[in-house]
Amino acid sequence: MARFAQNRSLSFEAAVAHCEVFVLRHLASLEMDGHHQKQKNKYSIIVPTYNERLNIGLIVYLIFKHLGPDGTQDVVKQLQQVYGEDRILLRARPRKLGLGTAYIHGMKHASGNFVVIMDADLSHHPKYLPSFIRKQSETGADIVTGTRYVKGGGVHGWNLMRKLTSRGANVLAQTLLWPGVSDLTGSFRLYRKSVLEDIISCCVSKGYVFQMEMIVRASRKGYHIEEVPITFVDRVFGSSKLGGSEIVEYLKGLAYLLVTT
Ligand SMILES: Nc1nc2c(ncn2[C@@H]2O[C@H](COP(=O)(O)OP(=O)(O)O[C@H]3O[C@H](CO)[C@@H](O)[C@H](O)[C@@H]3O)[C@@H](O)[C@H]2O)c(=O)[nH]1
Ligand SMILES: [Mg+2]
Repeated sequence: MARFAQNRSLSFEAAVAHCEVFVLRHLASLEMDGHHQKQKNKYSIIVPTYNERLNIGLIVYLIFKHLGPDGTQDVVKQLQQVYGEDRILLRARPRKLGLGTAYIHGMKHASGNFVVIMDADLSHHPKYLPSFIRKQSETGADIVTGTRYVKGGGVHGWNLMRKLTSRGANVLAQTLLWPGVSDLTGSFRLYRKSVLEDIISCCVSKGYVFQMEMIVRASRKGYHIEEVPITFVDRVFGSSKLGGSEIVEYLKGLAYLLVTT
């Protein structure tokens, strides 16, 4: 029996590849008798395995998914062992505090003179990184933004509602604000660090509307913006964190920009 949760120095595969059973441990707080008396319980989940190579990653992922935090920080810590703590920095925050503020937090710890922002769920494929860098060095741009809405770009995997929401959000902002950029809500972008710092300091939004506010403010400030086509592929694992409240925030942000820029 291998105790994966106890042996964090081993990679996941090394820890479970030869075992017949592995045990995941999960700690949870339990409210007792309605007196707000908290007791830490420990749950052991026994998963028998024999030739389950293709299912093993998914079952661990799904168990953690349904039992609370999914252990992203622990995985990053393991990756630091492989790639080096000087190349992978983990700057954790106590809870979900919004996408916009996550960018600000990350930017404070970025040491490069250029900063790329991209999603973690493989919707933004790293294969496009060289085209962002090439475009910047060819044009001297301050921002290179990935765009789904020109020839060569696109979206895969979204349902009709999500496609309409994204298109609608873009068309609305284009019509009202005329920023001269084809994809206002996409977030796969390369920024000159000093420019990112400048526009972030002017931005007021906290959630997904941040992408639109950033590029509109950058355009208004006269920064040189270039585009590269990208294809956004919807995530395979997990679900989007974009909820209905983000759409309301987007509309509020749009109205605010209309009045203030
Ligand atoms: N730290 C932190 N990260 C967050 C938060 N909310 C989301 N993220 C991370 O931000 C990335 C994008 O979140 P998703 O929930 O996958 O977004 P999406 O629905 O796929 O939306 C994508 O497309 C939109 C354009 O149509 C973009 O506006 C959006 O930024 C994103 O790229 C993921 O890596 C997700 O883990 C947060 O509050 N805090
Ligand atoms: Mg996503």
